[in-house]
Amino acid sequence: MIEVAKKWRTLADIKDELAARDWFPGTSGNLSIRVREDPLTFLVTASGKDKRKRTEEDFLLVDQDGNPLGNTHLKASAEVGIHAEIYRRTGATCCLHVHTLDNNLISELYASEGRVTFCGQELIKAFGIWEEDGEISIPIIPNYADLDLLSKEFGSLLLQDPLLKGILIRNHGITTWGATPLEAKKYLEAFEFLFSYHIKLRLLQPNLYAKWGEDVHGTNTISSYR
Ligand SMILES: CSCCC(=O)C(=O)COP(=O)(O)O
Ligand SMILES: [Zn+2]
Repeated sequence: MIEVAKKWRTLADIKDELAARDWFPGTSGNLSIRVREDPLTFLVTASGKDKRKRTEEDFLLVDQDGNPLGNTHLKASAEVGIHAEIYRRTGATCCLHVHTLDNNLISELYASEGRVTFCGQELIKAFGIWEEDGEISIPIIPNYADLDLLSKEFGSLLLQDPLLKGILIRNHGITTWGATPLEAKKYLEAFEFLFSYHIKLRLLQPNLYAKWGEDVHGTNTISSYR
């Protein structure tokens, strides 16, 4: 039980940090932390709650199918299937999902390309990419109303590329994950920085992006203006 309590505190502390950035508008967002490998069990945010508050009912323990373990009136996040899919397909121990203006805008701006790729930013090193012109790419998937379909889409993308660091859901939000809670948070913060930087640059220098999706070098990789 001590292990679960420790994981609970770790996740609650991360939730407080993300809440301090106001990244949980309108009860949106969900977080989880793996408790057991086999059988898979994890703590996940309870559905529909204000994630800016810290209460005794913030999380519940669920099994590999997202079903609550033990006697609880709480309902697991509507997106618990996405978290389960990520744990099944990766070695992640923590998954974070937030809806921000920046991640919604970037997902809409580049939805037709199905992904957005960044290069020329120092923060790309947060993903462990240190090459001179290193790039980080994130897929953008449709915001299916059918949450099983949405989870399956995560699963098939992870099957194709198990090294993915996050997935954008169009006009919905981002989900990132990591081998540790700190890594998941690092990836989330780095992606949100890249989204915010790019959106502001486009607003400040609209001529820089005459053709959507093309940067100054005519590629469809977004690079900071050199
Ligand atoms: C009001 S946001 C709609 C649901 C959603 O996208 C989300 O991230 C929060 O859902 P949950 O069931 O985890 O509260
Ligand atoms: Zn969501």
